[in-house]
Amino acid sequence: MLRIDTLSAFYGEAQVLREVSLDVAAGEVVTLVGRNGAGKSTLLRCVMGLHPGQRGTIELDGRDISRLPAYKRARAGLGWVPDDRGAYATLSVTEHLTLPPRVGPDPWPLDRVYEAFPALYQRRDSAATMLSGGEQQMLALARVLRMGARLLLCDEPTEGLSPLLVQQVGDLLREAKQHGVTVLLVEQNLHFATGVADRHYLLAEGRVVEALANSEVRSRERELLAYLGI
Ligand SMILES: Nc1ncnc2c1ncn2[C@@H]1O[C@H](COP(=O)(O)OP(=O)(O)OP(=O)(O)O)[C@@H](O)[C@H]1O
Repeated sequence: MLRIDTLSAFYGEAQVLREVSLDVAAGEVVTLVGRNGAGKSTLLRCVMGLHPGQRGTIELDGRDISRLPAYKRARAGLGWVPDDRGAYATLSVTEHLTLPPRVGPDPWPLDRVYEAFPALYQRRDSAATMLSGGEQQMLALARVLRMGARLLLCDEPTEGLSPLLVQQVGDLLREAKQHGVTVLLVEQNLHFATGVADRHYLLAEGRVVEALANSEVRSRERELLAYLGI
């Protein structure tokens, strides 16, 4: 579904991605792991069209989207779940979930979203920025599912969440996968990553250095944790 071919990215003169090639099949959940500064967030931003300095090809279902602005990529079915959660102070939870446009053939009905996120239902009339960090993370995920995004790009969705909320985010991603949603996520929590993902790419200094199956991450967990400095 997503094919990235020899993607390079730059901040000014500095090259932070070096000819990255990878692909994600429809319905897969794939993580990007790597040390701080390896280029994981930049890679996600390139896929969404949020990073101006890039070279290479990004294809969605065989169509080259690498020259499209972000809003057109969103309409093509990409769902951006930013690490700053991106909530608007002036909008309530329900408004966040009802105003965004529909971009895919199977947007989640509001009822299904509230069933999956009871905490959001309870806070449905609150301003979104009054929610806890974990609730805002859930709202960011819920919003792209409501829009019917087919490929979710999630930047560290578990960062700073309590263990209970981490579990809920995991349940949600598994449920999204069951509904055919594809996910590419940056994730430092290897335990969480192996619980939700099918496979993983290890990035180092802007390159993909290994493609890892779940079983490999589990059997090499200690070595990988030491490498990642966690
Ligand atoms: N706005 C920026 N201006 C200049 N350099 C940047 C900027 N943002 C990131 N970088 C650099 O780009 C490289 C890749 O950063 P990126 O945030 O993609 O890494 P990451 O793997 O997501 O790390 P982290 O887990 O710490 O977020 C790093 O060397 C970083 O210092």
